Amino acid sequence: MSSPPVIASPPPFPSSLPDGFSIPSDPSAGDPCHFDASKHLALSNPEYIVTLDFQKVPFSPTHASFDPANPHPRLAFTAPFRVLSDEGVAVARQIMDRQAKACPQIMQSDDRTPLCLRGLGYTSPFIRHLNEHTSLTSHLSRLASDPVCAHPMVLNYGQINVGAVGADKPVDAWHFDSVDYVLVVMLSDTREMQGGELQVLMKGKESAIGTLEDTGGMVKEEDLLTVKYPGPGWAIFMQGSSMLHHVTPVLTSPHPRTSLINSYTSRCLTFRDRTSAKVFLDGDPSHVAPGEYARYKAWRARAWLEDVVGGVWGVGEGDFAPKRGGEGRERQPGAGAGARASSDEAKQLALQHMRRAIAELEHGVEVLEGTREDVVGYWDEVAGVWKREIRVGVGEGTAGEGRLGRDVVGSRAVALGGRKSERASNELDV
Ligand SMILES: O=C(O)CCC(=O)C(=O)O
Ligand SMILES: [Fe+2]
Repeated sequence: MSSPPVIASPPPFPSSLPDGFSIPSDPSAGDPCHFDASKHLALSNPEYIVTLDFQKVPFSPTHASFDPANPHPRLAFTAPFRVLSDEGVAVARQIMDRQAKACPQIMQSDDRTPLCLRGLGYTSPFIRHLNEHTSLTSHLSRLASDPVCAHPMVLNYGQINVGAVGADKPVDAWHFDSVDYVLVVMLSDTREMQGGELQVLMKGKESAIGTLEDTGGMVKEEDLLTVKYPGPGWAIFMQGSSMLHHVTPVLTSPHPRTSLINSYTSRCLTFRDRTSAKVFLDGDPSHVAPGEYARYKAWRARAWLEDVVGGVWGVGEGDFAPKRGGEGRERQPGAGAGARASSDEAKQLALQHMRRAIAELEHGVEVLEGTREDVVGYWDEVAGVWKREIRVGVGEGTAGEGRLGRDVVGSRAVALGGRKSERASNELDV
């Protein structure tokens, strides 16, 4: 008897905001308007997607579906597609400018990413609702053939990367993301920009780091894919946890390069956990990151237990089968259907779910206690080496004070630069 996949419902938004993060009370510092999908989204389909084995496949929404019998996250990245309307871009840019002034504590910097804003999910309802809106998450789920939701670690909602013009450093060095998927929405016009290119290394996860090391970072053109955004509001969706990628320095441009990066996670818990927490624990405010990670792991564990509470005895949707799941919960058609399980099979299924819940929590506890290492690192493009630690520093426009309870620059554990990259080795394979 095969067990049906467990699909978690999106978690509710936290019931309170962490200290230091608030929605600005001064209307001129807060969101200029409410998020309105009909005005601010302009969703289109990408022409093609590239699969994890680097096959270009024309995208057809009618073929895109999640197969519960054979769940497999096959997306590497999509061709560019439209996400934000012109009005949506204008509002997002206004929020970025206002919050950089009103909430300087959300600006972060490290030696991998010179400047980014993190925490807009807490301080901007517009950014929060954009990240969570079901028309966007359904669209992204179709692109990935994987049911996704905004990543429960809210600091990852709507990170904004700022690439200064003429900087000799990459906007973001070669790395894997620490969350399953990212939606990168371009907020600036890159058509007159030289540099500032998002490049993907077309190599499997295992050989990608070796390729950087062997070539000293001078990767052959034929191994690279460079993303060309037709204009502001265009985006790509990528499984950044599986694809090595970077953003080249902005050489010339009439304005800095700004990109909005929303993080998403799979709701299908049959897949291994692709979130790597250490980098957030090191880089994000120390009074927020552990709680966010605990919330994420509790959400996963709860979904396994919810299935048990709903009645996971392996019977079909027959006479005695309880209605499983609550609101927003998806019962996959056919999942668990069929012949009644023997009593031993039913017991094994219940045990499997209970063990998975325990494993999720144990894994989370070990990461939080520091007995499990789940950081792989990033490529230091200046030194030409793969580094396992991010050295933090004070970025442009950041004074280093008032940083939400973080201590001093220089200690790894009290980083200023929250990151969502690195490679996860925290695998929980089924
Ligand atoms: O800014 C971009 O285009 C992508 C940046 C990125 O890869 C990241 O923030 O993880
Ligand atoms: Fe990334």
